[in-house]
Amino acid sequence: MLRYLTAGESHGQALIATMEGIPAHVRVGVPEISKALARRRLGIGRGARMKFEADELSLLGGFRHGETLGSPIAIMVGNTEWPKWEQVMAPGEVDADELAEVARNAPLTRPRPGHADLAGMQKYDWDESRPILERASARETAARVALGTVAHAFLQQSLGVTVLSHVVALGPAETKSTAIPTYADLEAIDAAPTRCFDPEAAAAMEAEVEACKKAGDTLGGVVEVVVWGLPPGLGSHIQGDRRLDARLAAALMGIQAIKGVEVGDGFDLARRRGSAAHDEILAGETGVERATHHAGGIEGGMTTGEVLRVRAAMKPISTVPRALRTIDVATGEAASAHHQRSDVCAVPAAGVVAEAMVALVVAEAVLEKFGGDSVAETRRNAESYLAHLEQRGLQVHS
Ligand SMILES: Cc1cc2nc3c(=O)[nH]c(=O)nc-3n(C[C@H](O)[C@H](O)[C@H](O)COP(=O)(O)O)c2cc1C
Ligand SMILES: C=C(O[C@@H]1CC(C(=O)O)=C[C@@H](OP(=O)(O)O)[C@H]1O)C(=O)O
Repeated sequence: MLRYLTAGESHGQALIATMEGIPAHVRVGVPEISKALARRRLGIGRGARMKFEADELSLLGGFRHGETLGSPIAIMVGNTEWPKWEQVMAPGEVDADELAEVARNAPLTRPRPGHADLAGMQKYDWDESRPILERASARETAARVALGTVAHAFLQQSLGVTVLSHVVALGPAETKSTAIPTYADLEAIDAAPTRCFDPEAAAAMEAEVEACKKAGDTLGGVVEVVVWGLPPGLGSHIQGDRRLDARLAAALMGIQAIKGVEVGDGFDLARRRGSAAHDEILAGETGVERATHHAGGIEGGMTTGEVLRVRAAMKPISTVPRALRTIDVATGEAASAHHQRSDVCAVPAAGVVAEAMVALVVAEAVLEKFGGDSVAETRRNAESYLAHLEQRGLQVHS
């Protein structure tokens, strides 16, 4: 079983991530995790904070000489802006004068529609939103990306599985391409501001972000995570909570601001007849092939061995510069929601987070099917299963 947790606040000293269940001998460390953290900060529409703040990565446990040990992993992502926030976010008690100063500087009593502010203040009994927004903030996703990088390295090294995302829609601008991208296609656009592989749509996305910035507004969009190299049979049909599609949806909906998930052609399938929706099974020269790829690589809650595609829809950023109507909780009067700074759009970044969540879910499913306390053991077990499928003529060439 793979289990993990994160802790830490947006303007706190550091984020902490811990994970148990990753086998020994996964070759991964500071270079790979730092690269993933840097990718999460990039992309069109990100705010000023991404420029002046840095992630300070430390591996505190579970690694030695560039490999995992098989023991629990502990990762710290320090925040270089901490000295500026030490008083506001002091974990210990502060005296009355300090408290008054903190409150005078930031009386966050005007909750933002769309953010966790109001529901959190109601639930946890706070009279301002600072204690809520600090943990609701998507800064936390840095910790999950760190863990996802370890899971991805495990998948690559045990089964040759790779995971990448791309942006398919950003506000009203969207790609018309229905082609399933290759890893090389997505690698080629990974450093592009929109991370969209359709040049026409990418240009429309850039224009939309610029227009939105000028209008003091924000945007959401849709990302697609693509996974190549999966064997058939990860996940299971036998219980709802073991279905891989259910687990992917839960993991993706667990990302801040994600409001919808679809697998393969998803919602579009509902509008077609069965004859135009399902991927017919063909006898290929050496195993099983599919005539089409609508299912997105999952049938019956299990991987089919085809390329896996899962999409996540992100709502627009809730801190809208052209501040939305709210109430001042201190007075009960009508007010504008608080706004200091924020991203205009964080869709490409959400794609990187979505990759991490998918890698974590798939790594867990791989460990369930093949087990293994070392990468080599997982690989041997997977190879034996794949050889058996080949013997039966049921191997998949996707
Ligand atoms: C990578 C990323 C960056 C985000 N940046 C911001 C931001 O700058 N300002 C903001 O108000 N919300 C931002 N959000 C969205 C909030 O975290 C989200 O709106 C909030 O958690 C409420 O969404 P929920 O209803 O899905 O929980 C970001 C989300 C992600 C995934
Ligand atoms: C710090 C990150 O994202 C933050 C996520 C976020 C939110 O409300 O989710 C709000 C913004 O922070 P602030 O309100 O301090 O400007 C983003 O910068 C990050 O992704 O590392």
